Amino acid sequence: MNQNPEELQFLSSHRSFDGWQKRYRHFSPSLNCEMNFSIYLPPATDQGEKVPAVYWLSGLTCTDENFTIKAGAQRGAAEYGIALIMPDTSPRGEKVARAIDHAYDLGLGAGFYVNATQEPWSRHYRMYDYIVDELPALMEKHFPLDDRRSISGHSMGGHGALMIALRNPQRYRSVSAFSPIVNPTTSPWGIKAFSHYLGDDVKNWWNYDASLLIESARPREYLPMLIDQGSADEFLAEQLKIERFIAACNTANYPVQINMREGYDHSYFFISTFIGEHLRFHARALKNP
Ligand SMILES: N[C@@H](CCC(=O)N[C@@H](CS)C(=O)NCC(=O)O)C(=O)O
Repeated sequence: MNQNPEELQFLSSHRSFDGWQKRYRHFSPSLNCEMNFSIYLPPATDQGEKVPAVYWLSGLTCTDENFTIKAGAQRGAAEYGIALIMPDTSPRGEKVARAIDHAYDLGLGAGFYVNATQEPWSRHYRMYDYIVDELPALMEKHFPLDDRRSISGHSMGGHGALMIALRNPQRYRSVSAFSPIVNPTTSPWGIKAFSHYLGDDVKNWWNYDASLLIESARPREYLPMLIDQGSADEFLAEQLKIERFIAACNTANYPVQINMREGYDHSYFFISTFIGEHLRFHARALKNP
């Protein structure tokens, strides 16, 4: 295993909408294992131009490839001149703890973008540090990117994007989400993951819950925020609970655009339908001087 955190191992490259869809592997000190990531570089970078980036956080069961292959986001990224960065959703490898029953909602593919404090998870599951600090530094060192960043995601990753942006508003220009688990401290997926990763004291969960974080957001740090939620999403009532976020935003007076999309479910068919609108929304914030 290559343990030099400065080095990228090239895996693949494909021409796409006159830009490049690429995949790399690297050693992550935050996660203490090797990680794959995908990146789309728009055609503007062929002329040596530095571009802004949208970070995409995927949901349960995903790797860096689901969004890359299924969302059709490259068209919009090429048009607006923005890079897309797709990390994996958890640490991986033989030494990384996994759910004993191979559950899809804990362990591999289910990092929830938190820094685990409980054994055995705390040895590798530090996705919060990886996404907030390590990955942007690595991307901006190796690729023609400046420090204009936005963040988006789906489901577990939609919540990750909201939570990370609310905790680090100075690091992002805008945030968006598809079908986010907006209040993980009250959803079965969130309760399961947080009790394993963060322990039983729920006070230690609050800093990872977007519906709670929004209450303490400072008006001068408000970010442009966009959410799309399908009305036919099979996880809406039990896990996602968008109504809680609407109520929290109203209480906090945080301006957010939430689109309820009639008849759309939780799948990438939903994401691919509206990803162009999300990229246009981010492009506006990223290109604003
Ligand atoms: N597999 C789970 C649901 C997992 C799921 O829907 N994952 C979403 C994110 S939360 C996803 O993006 N799956 C991968 C894909 O559609 O490519 C189940 O059967 O209940």
